[in-house]
Amino acid sequence: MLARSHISQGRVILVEHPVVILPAGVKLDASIIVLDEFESQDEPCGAQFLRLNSQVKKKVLTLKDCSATTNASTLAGIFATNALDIKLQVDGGGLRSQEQKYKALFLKTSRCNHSCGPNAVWRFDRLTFTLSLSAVRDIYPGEEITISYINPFLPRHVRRTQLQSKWNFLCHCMHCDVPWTFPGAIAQSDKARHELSTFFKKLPDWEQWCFDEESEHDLIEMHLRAMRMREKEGLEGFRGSGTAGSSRDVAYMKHIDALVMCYGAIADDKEFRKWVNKAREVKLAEGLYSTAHVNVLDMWLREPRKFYVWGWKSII
Ligand SMILES: C[S@@+](CC[C@H](N)C(=O)[O-])C[C@H]1O[C@@H](n2cnc3c(N)ncnc32)[C@H](O)[C@@H]1O
Repeated sequence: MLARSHISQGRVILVEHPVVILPAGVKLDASIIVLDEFESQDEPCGAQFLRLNSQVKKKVLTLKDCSATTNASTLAGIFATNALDIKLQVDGGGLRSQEQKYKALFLKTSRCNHSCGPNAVWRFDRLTFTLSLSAVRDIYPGEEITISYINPFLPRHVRRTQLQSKWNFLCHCMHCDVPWTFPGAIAQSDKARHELSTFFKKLPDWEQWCFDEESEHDLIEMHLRAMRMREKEGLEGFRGSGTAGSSRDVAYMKHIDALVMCYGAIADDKEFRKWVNKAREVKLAEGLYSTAHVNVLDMWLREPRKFYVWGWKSII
């Protein structure tokens, strides 16, 4: 999938409904060959497939089957290659509803290739039953739109093994094919990704940083360094894909919020406004806001001194 025009960071690229949904774990019969005159009533994906209108059926049949050795794709292969993991709230009997895992097939997002530094993420919203694909950084005309099929914070060799075994390809994205002229590049990238994935577990307490004069931690530098590492690894805006509200990598937003707090605490007007603006931009783009929330951010931009920890650290 290629961008035809400039897509700015945070913009929704497309919105679509699933065409087939199956409970996770349902095994499809791999022997069902995809034919235009497809017939099978007794198999779950087949049954749903038969109910699709002919235009949609044709489109499903053009999707990639990464297990096909000849031209004979199977419906099971198409589903395994393209279906995405979503969660739905289902009636668990009585008054309770419970969350269950499903696999859903989407016609357009299925066209996205993988990158270990993707420029897009998808979210599935179960209230509107829609998937939205949005840009995590600016995407330029002609550039490929990519998502991550796996957890990009894993080391390169694990990522490549997972991609090879499930999708049958060796990843040659720019983050896997790092220049061999620089011998430590892979180890450095693996280390950076690991550090990013464990960053918040090892982070010193904000209050300690703010009130302890002896604290040797430079919290601001730690967050800025993490943001630089994210950028270098192509993960600057990455926040995970999946069902909205779950499986979200909130670290990116947490770094921004922390920088707002820190610059506010040291009463650095310029940097404070810069990071409040960034928070506003990201929250608006992601729909992570209420009008009241944005009004508060706007108030801080107008009057930084009204920020609730303004100057706390500089007072000590
Ligand atoms: C969900 S499909 C993606 C769309 C597919 N390229 C198409 O033409 O419809 C997944 C398959 O695309 C190919 N693919 C995805 N990402 C790739 C990458 N980074 N490098 C090489 N092949 C990739 C692999 O064959 C994989 O099994």
